[in-house]
Amino acid sequence: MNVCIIGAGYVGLTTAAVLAKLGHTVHCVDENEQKIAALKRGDVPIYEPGLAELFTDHQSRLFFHHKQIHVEADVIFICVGTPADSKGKPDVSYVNRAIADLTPHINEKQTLVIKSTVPIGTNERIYNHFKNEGKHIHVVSNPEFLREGSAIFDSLYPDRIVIGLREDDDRSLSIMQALYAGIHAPYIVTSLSGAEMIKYAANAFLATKISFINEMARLCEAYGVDVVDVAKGIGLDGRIGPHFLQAGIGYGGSCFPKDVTALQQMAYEQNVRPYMLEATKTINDTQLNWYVQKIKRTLGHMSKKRIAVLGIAFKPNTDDIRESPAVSLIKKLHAHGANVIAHDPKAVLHNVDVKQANTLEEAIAQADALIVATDWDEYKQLNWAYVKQMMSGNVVIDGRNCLPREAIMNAGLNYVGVGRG
Ligand SMILES: NC(=O)c1ccc[n+]([C@@H]2O[C@H](COP(=O)([O-])OP(=O)(O)OC[C@H]3O[C@@H](n4cnc5c(N)ncnc54)[C@H](O)[C@@H]3O)[C@@H](O)[C@H]2O)c1
Ligand SMILES: O=c1ccn([C@@H]2O[C@H](COP(=O)(O)OP(=O)(O)O[C@H]3O[C@H](CO)[C@@H](O)[C@H](O)[C@H]3O)[C@@H](O)[C@H]2O)c(=O)[nH]1
Repeated sequence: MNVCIIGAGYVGLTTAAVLAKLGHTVHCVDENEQKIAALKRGDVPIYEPGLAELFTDHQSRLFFHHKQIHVEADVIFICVGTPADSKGKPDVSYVNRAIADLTPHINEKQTLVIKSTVPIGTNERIYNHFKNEGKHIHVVSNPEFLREGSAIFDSLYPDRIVIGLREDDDRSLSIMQALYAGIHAPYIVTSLSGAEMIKYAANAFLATKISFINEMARLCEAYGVDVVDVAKGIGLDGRIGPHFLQAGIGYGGSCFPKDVTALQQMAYEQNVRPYMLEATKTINDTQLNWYVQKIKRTLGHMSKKRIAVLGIAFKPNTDDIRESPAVSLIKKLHAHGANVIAHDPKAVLHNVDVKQANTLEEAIAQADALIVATDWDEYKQLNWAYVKQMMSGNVVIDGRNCLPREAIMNAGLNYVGVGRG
């Protein structure tokens, strides 16, 4: 099939690479001229494992365009951003602009797929917009569930494919199934709004699991219990499951914070009090301060102390720093007078007056304390005896409960986790 993807961000580029791998011809359009120029040169503007390789392998089927082109696409995807506005509501202006640009050109043979995470009712509104323009456009809501850092794997092996359709649409499901032929996953077919709600509910539930375990971490700390044992102990219950029970300095990224708040706002608009979402957000908003208090208690004062913060990205295997708890931690430690030196294998610190080390050794050397803020594998695999030699102090603070506690203690270092007594 011939596919046009509008918005060459994480979702757009991953979708493009995967559809090209499946044998489709893909035209990616973005309004960011520099991004398109980079893509045309063969540079991938984001770090996502496996993405560059897929682009190289399937370059004969991948095309990049700056201005919106209206190729004879069978399917047009909207993958533009929907960030939170100043009140926490989803800003759908990028979606609206993309739809406005498409309006004079789109024809009824084409299928329009909305992959961006959009507020409940947006797909219906888009359908009605075209109807008012005299066009009966087949609009499909096909939310995306990929995680950054494993986006290609998640797209090739998704847990499910959610397809939202209008009741009278008897054409689009088979088109979507043909498009995704080769990907084996159960299809959940629902209404346009149903698909939108599934996306928000999935993110809200996952974020709630994290806030739940972070609350348990605070309780574990108070009672001298190890939250890692608790997570294992409850996670083996099939009804609970082991995933998203890693306590830490809170969830971040471009999705959970904005989507939890967005769903909360949508609830208020309907006079529904979202008690659970409020709690999820409150726990996350206070988790970092709670942990900084613990760091302060551990280190005494922070003034002039040299603290190596390992991790800048909001999670490992990405260079994305949007809503990164690691960046917030770096800012807080800096504000407390600490002499912070940050490190990340891929992400770059912007607009913060803190030095970023080029190598791990540079970050660790002479540090009074070392804090892991992002659970990159290379931090988990550090040689702790060597770390001890390099540091001035002996405190290792594991903000993600991801480090080998025994090995660290055996190296003569003090280990401080999250909710670990
Ligand atoms: N990042 C993720 O992991 C992820 C996962 C699932 C769903 N989502 C959702 O997918 C959507 C996209 O997220 P993202 O992280 O890929 O966003 P992004 O910010 O990385 O990329 C969006 C791109 O769209 C471009 N754009 C904006 N308006 C445009 C227009 N009118 N015409 C052409 N290009 C335009 C921007 O220049 C940018 O390159 C959001 O709704 C997000 O909530 C994101
Ligand atoms: O047990 C856990 C798991 C994750 N996190 C944190 O939660 C955040 C989000 O992590 P993750 O969900 O792995 O990354 P995202 O790329 O933000 O993916 C989420 O958001 C996407 C955008 O909507 C969805 O598509 C994905 O399904 C959903 O997992 C990160 O800060 C993680 O450090 C924890 O603190 N504890």
